[in-house]
Amino acid sequence: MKKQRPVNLDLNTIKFPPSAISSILHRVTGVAMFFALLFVIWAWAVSLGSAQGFADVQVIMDGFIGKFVAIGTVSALTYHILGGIRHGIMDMGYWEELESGNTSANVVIGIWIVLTLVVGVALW
Ligand code: HEM
Repeated sequence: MKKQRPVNLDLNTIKFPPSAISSILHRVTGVAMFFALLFVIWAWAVSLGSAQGFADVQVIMDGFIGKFVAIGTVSALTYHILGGIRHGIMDMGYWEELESGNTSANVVIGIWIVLTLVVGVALW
C-alpha cells in the first residue's frame, strides 16, 4: 500500500457529481415528506373535524407558513417521484453508466426546478 496516499477531508474542496446530488436529494425529500405528512394528516383531520377547524386550517394555509409548507411539500414530492422514476429506469438497466447517469440526474434536477417554480407561482 502506498504510504503517501492522498487525504482529502475538506468537504468544501470536494465537488459532488450530479448523480451524488440527485441521490442526496432523493433521501432528503423522502425524509422531508415523512415530516410533511404529519402536518398534512393533522391539517386534514382538523379541517374535517368541524367548521371552525376548517376555517382555522384555511387561515394557516393562506399565511406565509402554510404556503411555504404547501410548496415545499409538493416540491419534495415532485423531486421524489422524478427521482423514483429515474431509479426505476436504472433498475431496468438503463442510465447506469457514469455519463448517462449524470445526464439523467441533471435532467431530473432541471425538471424539478422548473416544476417547483411553476407550483410556487401557482400556489403563492
Ligand atoms: C409519502 C410518500 C413517500 C415517502 C415518505 C418516501 C420516503 C422515502 C425515504 C425516506 C427514502 C430514503 C430511504 C433511504 O435512503 O434509506 C425513500 C427512498 C426511495 N423512494 Fe420514496 N417515499 C415516498 C414515495 C415514493 C414514491 C411515490 C416513489 C416512486 C415514484 C418512491 C421511490 C423511492 C425509491 C426508488 C427510493 C430508493 C432510492 C435509493 O435507493 O437511493 N418513493 N423514500
